[in-house]
Amino acid sequence: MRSSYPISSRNPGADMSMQAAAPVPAHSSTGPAAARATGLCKVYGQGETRIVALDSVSVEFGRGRFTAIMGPSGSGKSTLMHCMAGLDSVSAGSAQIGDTELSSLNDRQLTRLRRDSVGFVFQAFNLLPTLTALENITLPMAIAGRRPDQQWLDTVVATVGLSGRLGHRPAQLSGGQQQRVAVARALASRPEIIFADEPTGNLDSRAGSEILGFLRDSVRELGQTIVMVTHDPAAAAYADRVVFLADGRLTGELLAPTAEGVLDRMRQFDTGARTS
Ligand SMILES: Nc1ncnc2c1ncn2[C@@H]1O[C@H](COP(=O)(O)OP(=O)(O)OP(=O)(O)O)[C@@H](O)[C@H]1O
Repeated sequence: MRSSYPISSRNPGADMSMQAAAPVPAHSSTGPAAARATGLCKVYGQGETRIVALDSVSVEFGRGRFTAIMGPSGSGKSTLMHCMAGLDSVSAGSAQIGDTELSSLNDRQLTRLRRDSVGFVFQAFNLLPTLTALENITLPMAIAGRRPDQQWLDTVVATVGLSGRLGHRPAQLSGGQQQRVAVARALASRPEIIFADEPTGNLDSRAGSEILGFLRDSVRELGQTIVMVTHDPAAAAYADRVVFLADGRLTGELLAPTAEGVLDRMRQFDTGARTS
């Protein structure tokens, strides 16, 4: 497990006594929710191949907050993200973005909601190779027939440090720069929420910490809401809050996390799993 991101300057308010405190109920985020799961269940397959990937998960993702989702492999992190982002259907319970119940939408409405209200950053950068950085950033808005807000675009491009490279094609950019383009693309339309799935998984630790810093800055300085799935305690420490999943269930959360606090909590789960 990689955990090489510098952590000293992050979450200066985090205090280890808080890390050791009993877990706060995982639906306790402050402020209005940008997205909410209530009793969310997701079952794959049937009969002998039936797998309960999510077992009655209830969690809120606070507006203007950076939330990390952590848990062992197979615990349901990606499934939760996909259900919340309208990329996968739910078996029972509810998934909402803002006040919109995703299961009430037909395919066209879901596509529009994803286009207008959700931003995505994946491990693979998913840029179009023939387009410049700027064209990649503005492509979703061009497809939606929306004109980018130039002032906002300038702010986003400056925030992710791409100002000198907008005319470059992906092949002319480093991995870290390509992921910055993907982050800028997600931020450009000011979505209600950005879902990031292992956004630093393909990057070395320096480029990874840059991307995590940009994600954190976009929350603190631009008011963006971000939910990030990660395996890495050091990456999770950039978030305001970490929620933990195990076996498809929510098992707790940490506020103002540090890498050490997250690692401790993960070790507790490992020990619990071995002794139960
Ligand atoms: N399309 C699918 N069909 C059948 N089972 C699935 C499908 N997608 C996920 N699962 C199962 O659901 C469970 C949760 O998977 P999920 O990918 O959400 O876990 P994860 O925590 O994101 O894992 P990882 O950290 O390894 O990416 C696993 O047991 C997985 O095998």
